[in-house]
Amino acid sequence: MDSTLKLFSSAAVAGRKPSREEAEAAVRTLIAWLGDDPDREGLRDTPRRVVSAYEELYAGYPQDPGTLLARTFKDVGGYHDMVLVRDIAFYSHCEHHMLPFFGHVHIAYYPNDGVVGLSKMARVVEAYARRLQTQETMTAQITDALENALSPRGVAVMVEAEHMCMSMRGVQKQGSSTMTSRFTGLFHDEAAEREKFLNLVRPTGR
Ligand SMILES: Nc1nc2c(ncn2[C@@H]2O[C@H](COP(=O)(O)OP(=O)(O)OP(=O)(O)O)[C@@H](O)[C@H]2O)c(=O)[nH]1
Ligand SMILES: [Zn+2]
Repeated sequence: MDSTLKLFSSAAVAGRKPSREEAEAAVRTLIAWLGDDPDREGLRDTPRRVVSAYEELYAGYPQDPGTLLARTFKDVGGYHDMVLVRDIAFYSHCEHHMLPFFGHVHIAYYPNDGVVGLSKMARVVEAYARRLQTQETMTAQITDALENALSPRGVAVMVEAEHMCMSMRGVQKQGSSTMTSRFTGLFHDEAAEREKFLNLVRPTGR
């Protein structure tokens, strides 16, 4: 076994998070496995850069969506109708290939007892997108986070995304989009509410 793998598996066996040095060594191993020279000038700093990039791309793990949604505002003039934030852009990585999938999330809810700051809905998307994911899991997690934190009269979440593991490699179908959606409460029970959501998300001619 090569020394990097030994380091990594000893960390895994000990049940501890591998160190930054171990993560960088793993990237070095991958570069060598590709057949390139990890010591050439252009690649010397690459393991450090990759690990730093991963820290950003996978920054969702320590984030708690419940905390993000904890603050609500009740002074909204009695507003009781649908709140919809459309076209929240996201980048995530599929847990099967660790390749990007990206697109937009649309989130709507019917307030029950107060509304949540609009940016927090986008922050919840970030918290879940910046992890290893499937689109279905992410859709369900965003819905559940809103449902649990706000106990709203209904939540609707729709995700549209392109998966690079389907376009860059494998079946190589560029431009296909995957749509997932989850509806609770009013959106689940009443077709007219779902239709209203869908019409707002995709107005005619868009
Ligand atoms: N349901 C779902 N599948 C996903 C997602 N992201 C990637 N996949 C799929 O995960 C599957 C993994 O299938 P496998 O047969 O184990 O892997 P593979 O041999 O690399 O498959 P191909 O991509 O068909 O070459 C593929 O069909 C991917 O398209 C996702 O978010 N949701
Ligand atoms: Zn994939």
